Amino acid sequence: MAQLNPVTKSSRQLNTLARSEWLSELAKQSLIAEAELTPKPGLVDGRGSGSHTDLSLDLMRRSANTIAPYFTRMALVSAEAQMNTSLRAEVASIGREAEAAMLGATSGSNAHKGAIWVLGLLVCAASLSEGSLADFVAEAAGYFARLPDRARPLAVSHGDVVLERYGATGARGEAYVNFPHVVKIGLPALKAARKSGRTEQDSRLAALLAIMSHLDDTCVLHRGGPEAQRIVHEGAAQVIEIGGPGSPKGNAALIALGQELVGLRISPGGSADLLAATLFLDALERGLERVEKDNSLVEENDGEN
Ligand SMILES: CC(C)(COP(=O)(O)OP(=O)(O)OC[C@H]1O[C@@H](n2cnc3c(N)ncnc32)[C@H](O)[C@@H]1O)[C@@H](O)C(=O)NCCC(=O)NCCS
Ligand SMILES: Nc1ncnc2c1ncn2[C@@H]1O[C@H](COP(=O)(O)OP(=O)(O)OP(=O)(O)O)[C@@H](O)[C@H]1O
Repeated sequence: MAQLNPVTKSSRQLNTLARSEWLSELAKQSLIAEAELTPKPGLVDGRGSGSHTDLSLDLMRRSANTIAPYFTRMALVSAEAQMNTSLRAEVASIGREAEAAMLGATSGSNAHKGAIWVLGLLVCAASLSEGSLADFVAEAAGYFARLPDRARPLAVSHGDVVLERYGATGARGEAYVNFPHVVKIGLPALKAARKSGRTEQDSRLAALLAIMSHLDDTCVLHRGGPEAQRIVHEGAAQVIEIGGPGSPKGNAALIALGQELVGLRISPGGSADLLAATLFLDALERGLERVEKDNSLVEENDGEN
Protein backbone atom coordinates (compact mmCIF):
# COMPACT_ATOMS: atom_id res chain seq x y z
CA MET A 1 0.00 0.00 0.00
CA ALA A 2 1.30 3.46 -0.86
CA GLN A 3 2.59 5.48 2.12
CA LEU A 4 0.39 8.54 2.79
CA ASN A 5 2.42 11.71 3.19
CA PRO A 6 0.69 13.86 5.86
CA VAL A 7 2.31 17.04 4.49
CA THR A 8 0.95 16.55 0.96
CA LYS A 9 -2.26 18.49 0.37
CA SER A 10 -5.17 16.53 -1.09
CA SER A 11 -6.29 17.52 -4.57
CA ARG A 12 -9.52 18.80 -3.00
CA GLN A 13 -7.52 21.18 -0.76
CA LEU A 14 -5.47 22.30 -3.75
CA ASN A 15 -8.66 22.94 -5.74
CA THR A 16 -10.08 24.97 -2.87
CA LEU A 17 -6.90 27.01 -2.65
CA ALA A 18 -6.80 27.59 -6.41
CA ARG A 19 -10.47 28.64 -6.54
CA SER A 20 -10.03 30.96 -3.53
CA GLU A 21 -7.03 32.62 -5.13
CA TRP A 22 -8.90 32.95 -8.44
CA LEU A 23 -11.92 34.57 -6.74
CA SER A 24 -9.63 36.97 -4.90
CA GLU A 25 -7.76 37.84 -8.13
CA LEU A 26 -11.05 38.53 -9.92
CA ALA A 27 -12.19 40.77 -7.05
CA LYS A 28 -8.89 42.68 -7.03
CA GLN A 29 -8.85 43.05 -10.81
CA SER A 30 -12.46 44.28 -10.76
CA LEU A 31 -11.45 47.00 -8.31
CA ILE A 32 -8.48 48.03 -10.44
CA ALA A 33 -10.54 47.94 -13.65
CA GLU A 34 -13.19 50.13 -12.00
CA ALA A 35 -10.61 52.65 -10.78
CA GLU A 36 -8.84 52.79 -14.15
CA LEU A 37 -12.04 53.18 -16.18
CA THR A 38 -12.04 56.69 -17.67
CA PRO A 39 -13.84 59.15 -17.86
CA LYS A 40 -15.98 58.55 -14.75
CA PRO A 41 -17.94 61.50 -13.33
CA GLY A 42 -16.66 62.72 -9.94
CA LEU A 43 -14.67 59.53 -9.26
CA VAL A 44 -10.95 58.77 -9.20
CA ASP A 45 -9.93 57.69 -12.71
CA GLY A 46 -7.08 57.87 -15.21
CA ARG A 47 -7.41 61.65 -15.43
CA GLY A 48 -7.08 62.36 -11.71
CA SER A 49 -8.81 62.44 -8.34
CA GLY A 50 -12.28 63.63 -9.43
CA SER A 51 -14.15 65.10 -6.45
CA HIS A 52 -11.65 63.69 -3.96
CA THR A 53 -8.72 65.48 -2.35
CA ASP A 54 -7.33 62.48 -0.46
CA LEU A 55 -7.45 59.77 -3.17
CA SER A 56 -5.54 59.06 -6.39
CA LEU A 57 -5.34 56.23 -8.92
CA ASP A 58 -2.08 55.00 -7.37
CA LEU A 59 -3.73 54.91 -3.96
CA MET A 60 -6.74 53.00 -5.33
CA ARG A 61 -4.40 50.41 -6.87
CA ARG A 62 -2.38 50.15 -3.66
CA SER A 63 -5.58 49.70 -1.70
CA ALA A 64 -6.85 46.95 -4.06
CA ASN A 65 -3.54 45.09 -3.77
CA THR A 66 -3.63 45.40 0.03
CA ILE A 67 -7.17 44.04 0.26
CA ALA A 68 -6.65 41.02 -2.04
CA PRO A 69 -5.16 38.60 0.56
CA TYR A 70 -8.20 39.23 2.77
CA PHE A 71 -10.50 38.19 -0.09
CA THR A 72 -8.47 34.96 -0.35
CA ARG A 73 -8.95 34.35 3.39
CA MET A 74 -12.70 35.04 3.12
CA ALA A 75 -12.98 32.55 0.25
CA LEU A 76 -10.94 29.91 2.10
CA VAL A 77 -12.99 30.05 5.31
CA SER A 78 -16.22 29.94 3.27
CA ALA A 79 -15.27 26.97 1.10
CA GLU A 80 -17.28 23.89 2.06
CA ALA A 81 -18.61 25.79 5.10
CA GLN A 82 -22.17 26.24 6.38
CA MET A 83 -23.69 29.67 5.85
CA ASN A 84 -24.41 30.45 9.50
CA THR A 85 -23.84 33.14 12.13
CA SER A 86 -20.47 31.77 13.15
CA LEU A 87 -19.12 31.98 9.56
CA ARG A 88 -20.75 35.42 9.27
CA ALA A 89 -18.81 36.57 12.37
CA GLU A 90 -15.54 35.10 11.06
CA VAL A 91 -15.95 36.84 7.69
CA ALA A 92 -16.96 40.14 9.34
CA SER A 93 -13.82 40.02 11.41
CA ILE A 94 -11.66 39.45 8.27
CA GLY A 95 -13.60 42.30 6.58
CA ARG A 96 -12.78 44.66 9.45
CA GLU A 97 -9.11 43.62 9.30
CA ALA A 98 -9.19 44.36 5.56
CA GLU A 99 -10.67 47.80 6.25
CA ALA A 100 -7.92 48.54 8.79
CA ALA A 101 -5.21 47.37 6.34
CA MET A 102 -6.75 49.48 3.57
CA LEU A 103 -6.72 52.57 5.82
CA GLY A 104 -3.11 51.79 6.78
CA ALA A 105 -2.07 51.55 3.12
CA THR A 106 -3.78 54.84 2.22
CA SER A 107 -2.71 56.85 5.33
CA GLY A 108 -6.30 56.91 6.51
CA SER A 109 -8.18 57.66 3.27
CA ASN A 110 -11.34 55.67 2.57
CA ALA A 111 -10.48 54.10 -0.78
CA HIS A 112 -12.53 50.91 -0.62
CA LYS A 113 -14.72 50.56 2.48
CA GLY A 114 -17.90 49.93 0.53
CA ALA A 115 -16.08 47.72 -1.97
CA ILE A 116 -14.67 45.43 0.73
CA TRP A 117 -18.22 44.85 1.94
CA VAL A 118 -19.80 44.21 -1.45
CA LEU A 119 -17.02 42.11 -2.99
CA GLY A 120 -16.29 40.33 0.30
CA LEU A 121 -19.86 39.06 0.46
CA LEU A 122 -19.85 38.02 -3.21
CA VAL A 123 -16.49 36.23 -2.90
CA CYS A 124 -17.76 34.27 0.13
CA ALA A 125 -21.02 33.39 -1.61
CA ALA A 126 -19.22 32.23 -4.76
CA SER A 127 -16.78 30.17 -2.72
CA LEU A 128 -19.36 28.54 -0.47
CA SER A 129 -21.95 27.82 -3.15
CA GLU A 130 -19.41 26.95 -5.85
CA GLY A 131 -21.88 28.72 -8.14
CA SER A 132 -21.16 31.09 -10.97
CA LEU A 133 -24.52 32.47 -12.11
CA ALA A 134 -24.81 36.14 -11.11
CA ASP A 135 -28.38 35.95 -9.74
CA PHE A 136 -27.62 32.85 -7.71
CA VAL A 137 -24.38 34.20 -6.21
CA ALA A 138 -25.96 37.59 -5.42
CA GLU A 139 -28.89 35.86 -3.72
CA ALA A 140 -26.54 33.74 -1.60
CA ALA A 141 -24.52 36.86 -0.73
CA GLY A 142 -27.72 38.65 0.31
CA TYR A 143 -28.72 35.77 2.57
CA PHE A 144 -25.24 35.85 4.13
CA ALA A 145 -25.39 39.64 4.66
CA ARG A 146 -28.75 39.36 6.44
CA LEU A 147 -27.33 37.06 9.12
CA PRO A 148 -26.73 39.14 12.27
CA ASP A 149 -23.41 40.98 12.63
CA ARG A 150 -22.80 40.68 16.36
CA ALA A 151 -19.55 42.66 16.32
CA ARG A 152 -21.03 45.78 14.73
CA PRO A 153 -19.08 48.77 16.13
CA LEU A 154 -20.82 51.50 18.11
CA ALA A 155 -19.12 54.30 16.12
CA VAL A 156 -21.54 56.33 13.99
CA SER A 157 -20.73 56.01 10.25
CA HIS A 158 -21.68 58.25 7.34
CA GLY A 159 -24.22 55.56 6.45
CA ASP A 160 -25.85 55.86 9.90
CA VAL A 161 -26.11 59.65 9.53
CA VAL A 162 -27.66 59.37 6.06
CA LEU A 163 -30.10 56.65 7.21
CA GLU A 164 -31.23 58.86 10.08
CA ARG A 165 -31.52 62.01 7.93
CA TYR A 166 -32.92 60.67 4.64
CA GLY A 167 -33.92 57.04 5.25
CA ALA A 168 -31.37 55.73 2.69
CA THR A 169 -30.20 52.23 3.62
CA GLY A 170 -26.89 52.40 1.68
CA ALA A 171 -24.42 49.55 1.30
CA ARG A 172 -26.14 47.35 3.88
CA GLY A 173 -29.58 47.81 2.30
CA GLU A 174 -28.27 46.95 -1.18
CA ALA A 175 -26.81 43.68 0.11
CA TYR A 176 -29.89 42.78 2.19
CA VAL A 177 -32.04 42.74 -0.97
CA ASN A 178 -29.56 40.69 -3.06
CA PHE A 179 -27.77 43.50 -4.98
CA PRO A 180 -30.53 44.60 -7.39
CA HIS A 181 -28.43 47.48 -8.77
CA VAL A 182 -25.82 44.93 -9.85
CA VAL A 183 -27.91 42.05 -11.21
CA LYS A 184 -30.94 43.97 -12.51
CA ILE A 185 -29.26 47.20 -13.67
CA GLY A 186 -25.45 47.08 -13.97
CA LEU A 187 -25.04 43.66 -15.59
CA PRO A 188 -27.93 44.02 -18.09
CA ALA A 189 -26.59 47.47 -19.12
CA LEU A 190 -23.06 46.06 -19.55
CA LYS A 191 -24.30 43.15 -21.68
CA ALA A 192 -26.68 45.29 -23.76
CA ALA A 193 -23.95 47.82 -24.58
CA ARG A 194 -21.51 45.08 -25.59
CA LYS A 195 -24.20 43.43 -27.72
CA SER A 196 -24.88 46.71 -29.52
CA GLY A 197 -21.20 46.87 -30.53
CA ARG A 198 -19.93 49.44 -28.00
CA THR A 199 -16.30 49.15 -26.91
CA GLU A 200 -15.54 47.50 -23.57
CA GLN A 201 -14.72 50.93 -22.10
CA ASP A 202 -18.04 52.42 -23.25
CA SER A 203 -19.96 49.33 -22.10
CA ARG A 204 -18.50 49.64 -18.60
CA LEU A 205 -19.26 53.37 -18.54
CA ALA A 206 -22.83 52.56 -19.64
CA ALA A 207 -23.16 50.13 -16.73
CA LEU A 208 -21.84 52.77 -14.29
CA LEU A 209 -24.27 55.40 -15.57
CA ALA A 210 -27.21 53.00 -15.39
CA ILE A 211 -26.37 52.29 -11.75
CA MET A 212 -25.84 56.00 -10.99
CA SER A 213 -29.19 56.92 -12.49
CA HIS A 214 -31.03 54.71 -9.94
CA LEU A 215 -28.90 54.25 -6.81
CA ASP A 216 -29.45 56.12 -3.54
CA ASP A 217 -25.76 56.54 -2.73
CA THR A 218 -24.79 57.42 0.82
CA CYS A 219 -21.52 59.00 -0.46
CA VAL A 220 -23.57 61.46 -2.52
CA LEU A 221 -26.21 62.02 0.16
CA HIS A 222 -23.67 62.54 2.92
CA ARG A 223 -21.80 65.23 1.02
CA GLY A 224 -24.66 66.98 -0.79
CA GLY A 225 -28.06 65.74 0.43
CA PRO A 226 -31.09 65.02 -1.80
CA GLU A 227 -30.29 67.87 -4.22
CA ALA A 228 -26.92 66.26 -5.03
CA GLN A 229 -28.63 62.88 -5.42
CA ARG A 230 -31.12 64.42 -7.86
CA ILE A 231 -28.27 65.91 -9.92
CA VAL A 232 -26.57 62.50 -10.13
CA HIS A 233 -29.78 60.59 -11.01
CA GLU A 234 -30.89 63.07 -13.67
CA GLY A 235 -27.39 63.74 -15.05
CA ALA A 236 -26.64 60.04 -15.54
CA ALA A 237 -30.09 59.37 -17.06
CA GLN A 238 -29.56 62.27 -19.46
CA VAL A 239 -26.23 60.87 -20.74
CA ILE A 240 -27.90 57.51 -21.41
CA GLU A 241 -30.94 59.10 -23.04
CA ILE A 242 -28.98 61.11 -25.60
CA GLY A 243 -26.98 58.14 -26.84
CA GLY A 244 -24.76 56.98 -23.98
CA PRO A 245 -20.97 56.68 -23.82
CA GLY A 246 -19.51 56.14 -27.28
CA SER A 247 -21.94 58.49 -29.04
CA PRO A 248 -20.71 62.05 -29.72
CA LYS A 249 -23.52 63.68 -27.70
CA GLY A 250 -23.29 61.09 -24.93
CA ASN A 251 -19.53 61.58 -24.61
CA ALA A 252 -19.90 65.36 -24.38
CA ALA A 253 -22.66 65.06 -21.75
CA LEU A 254 -20.56 62.60 -19.74
CA ILE A 255 -17.63 65.04 -19.59
CA ALA A 256 -19.99 67.90 -18.68
CA LEU A 257 -21.57 65.82 -15.89
CA GLY A 258 -18.08 65.12 -14.54
CA GLN A 259 -17.26 68.82 -14.49
CA GLU A 260 -20.52 69.58 -12.69
CA LEU A 261 -19.94 66.88 -10.04
CA VAL A 262 -16.32 67.93 -9.42
CA GLY A 263 -17.47 71.57 -9.09
CA LEU A 264 -19.95 70.48 -6.42
CA ARG A 265 -17.52 67.97 -4.78
CA ILE A 266 -19.98 65.12 -5.41
CA SER A 267 -18.63 61.57 -5.80
CA PRO A 268 -20.81 58.54 -6.62
CA GLY A 269 -18.59 56.09 -4.67
CA GLY A 270 -21.40 53.59 -4.03
CA SER A 271 -22.07 53.29 -7.77
CA ALA A 272 -18.34 52.73 -8.34
CA ASP A 273 -18.39 49.86 -5.83
CA LEU A 274 -21.37 48.31 -7.58
CA LEU A 275 -19.67 48.64 -10.97
CA ALA A 276 -16.73 46.66 -9.53
CA ALA A 277 -19.25 44.06 -8.31
CA THR A 278 -20.79 44.00 -11.81
CA LEU A 279 -17.38 43.33 -13.38
CA PHE A 280 -16.67 40.61 -10.80
CA LEU A 281 -19.95 38.76 -11.42
CA ASP A 282 -19.55 39.15 -15.18
CA ALA A 283 -16.07 37.55 -15.08
CA LEU A 284 -17.28 34.82 -12.70
CA GLU A 285 -20.27 33.97 -14.86
CA ARG A 286 -18.09 33.79 -17.98
CA GLY A 287 -15.43 31.75 -16.17
CA LEU A 288 -12.73 34.22 -17.21
CA GLU A 289 -9.22 33.64 -16.00
CA ARG A 290 -8.88 37.37 -15.40
CA VAL A 291 -10.92 40.56 -15.75
CA GLU A 292 -10.27 41.88 -19.25
CA LYS A 293 -8.48 45.21 -19.68
CA ASP A 294 -10.59 47.81 -21.47
CA ASN A 295 -7.61 49.61 -23.02
CA SER A 296 -8.98 53.01 -22.01
CA LEU A 297 -5.98 53.70 -19.84
CA VAL A 298 -2.55 53.54 -21.42
CA GLU A 299 0.20 54.27 -18.94
CA GLU A 300 3.86 53.42 -18.70
CA ASN A 301 3.40 51.27 -15.60
CA ASP A 302 0.10 49.81 -16.71
CA GLY A 303 -0.06 46.07 -16.20
CA GLU A 304 2.18 45.94 -13.15
CA ASN A 305 -0.69 45.61 -10.72
C1 LIG B 1 -21.68 47.68 5.66
C2 LIG B 1 -20.42 48.52 5.76
C3 LIG B 1 -20.09 49.03 4.38
C4 LIG B 1 -20.61 49.67 6.71
O1 LIG B 1 -21.74 50.42 6.33
P1 LIG B 1 -21.92 51.96 6.71
O2 LIG B 1 -23.25 52.37 6.19
O3 LIG B 1 -21.70 52.13 8.16
O4 LIG B 1 -20.73 52.65 5.96
P2 LIG B 1 -20.57 54.02 5.18
O5 LIG B 1 -21.71 54.89 5.31
O6 LIG B 1 -19.29 54.57 5.62
O7 LIG B 1 -20.57 53.57 3.61
C5 LIG B 1 -19.79 52.62 3.11
C6 LIG B 1 -19.65 52.72 1.59
O8 LIG B 1 -20.67 52.01 0.89
C7 LIG B 1 -20.79 52.48 -0.44
N1 LIG B 1 -22.21 52.79 -0.74
C8 LIG B 1 -22.90 53.91 -0.51
N2 LIG B 1 -24.18 53.79 -0.89
C9 LIG B 1 -24.30 52.55 -1.38
C10 LIG B 1 -25.40 51.83 -1.90
N3 LIG B 1 -26.61 52.34 -2.00
N4 LIG B 1 -25.16 50.56 -2.29
C11 LIG B 1 -23.94 50.02 -2.19
N5 LIG B 1 -22.88 50.66 -1.70
C12 LIG B 1 -23.05 51.90 -1.28
C13 LIG B 1 -19.91 53.70 -0.53
O9 LIG B 1 -18.68 53.35 -1.09
C14 LIG B 1 -19.70 54.08 0.93
O10 LIG B 1 -18.51 54.79 1.13
C15 LIG B 1 -19.27 47.65 6.15
O11 LIG B 1 -18.10 48.39 6.36
C16 LIG B 1 -19.47 46.77 7.40
O12 LIG B 1 -20.38 46.83 8.19
N6 LIG B 1 -18.59 45.89 7.52
C17 LIG B 1 -18.59 44.97 8.63
C18 LIG B 1 -17.76 43.83 8.27
C19 LIG B 1 -18.57 42.79 7.56
O13 LIG B 1 -19.64 42.37 7.96
N7 LIG B 1 -18.03 42.30 6.48
C20 LIG B 1 -18.67 41.23 5.78
C21 LIG B 1 -18.20 41.08 4.40
S1 LIG B 1 -16.70 41.79 4.02
N1 LIG C 1 -12.97 55.23 -8.33
C1 LIG C 1 -13.43 55.62 -7.14
N2 LIG C 1 -13.33 56.92 -6.76
C2 LIG C 1 -13.81 57.31 -5.56
N3 LIG C 1 -14.45 56.50 -4.69
C3 LIG C 1 -14.57 55.20 -5.00
C4 LIG C 1 -14.07 54.71 -6.23
N4 LIG C 1 -14.30 53.39 -6.27
C5 LIG C 1 -14.94 53.06 -5.16
N5 LIG C 1 -15.12 54.12 -4.36
C6 LIG C 1 -15.87 54.04 -3.09
O1 LIG C 1 -16.21 55.33 -2.61
C7 LIG C 1 -15.99 55.37 -1.21
C8 LIG C 1 -15.26 56.68 -0.90
O2 LIG C 1 -16.16 57.42 -0.24
P1 LIG C 1 -15.98 58.86 0.44
O3 LIG C 1 -14.90 59.64 -0.17
O4 LIG C 1 -17.36 59.43 0.48
O5 LIG C 1 -15.52 58.41 1.87
P2 LIG C 1 -15.29 59.21 3.17
O6 LIG C 1 -13.83 59.62 3.24
O7 LIG C 1 -15.77 58.25 4.20
O8 LIG C 1 -16.25 60.47 3.05
P3 LIG C 1 -15.93 62.01 2.77
O9 LIG C 1 -14.78 62.05 1.79
O10 LIG C 1 -17.21 62.51 2.21
O11 LIG C 1 -15.59 62.58 4.11
C9 LIG C 1 -15.23 54.16 -0.78
O12 LIG C 1 -15.94 53.43 0.21
C10 LIG C 1 -15.06 53.34 -2.04
O13 LIG C 1 -15.47 51.99 -1.88
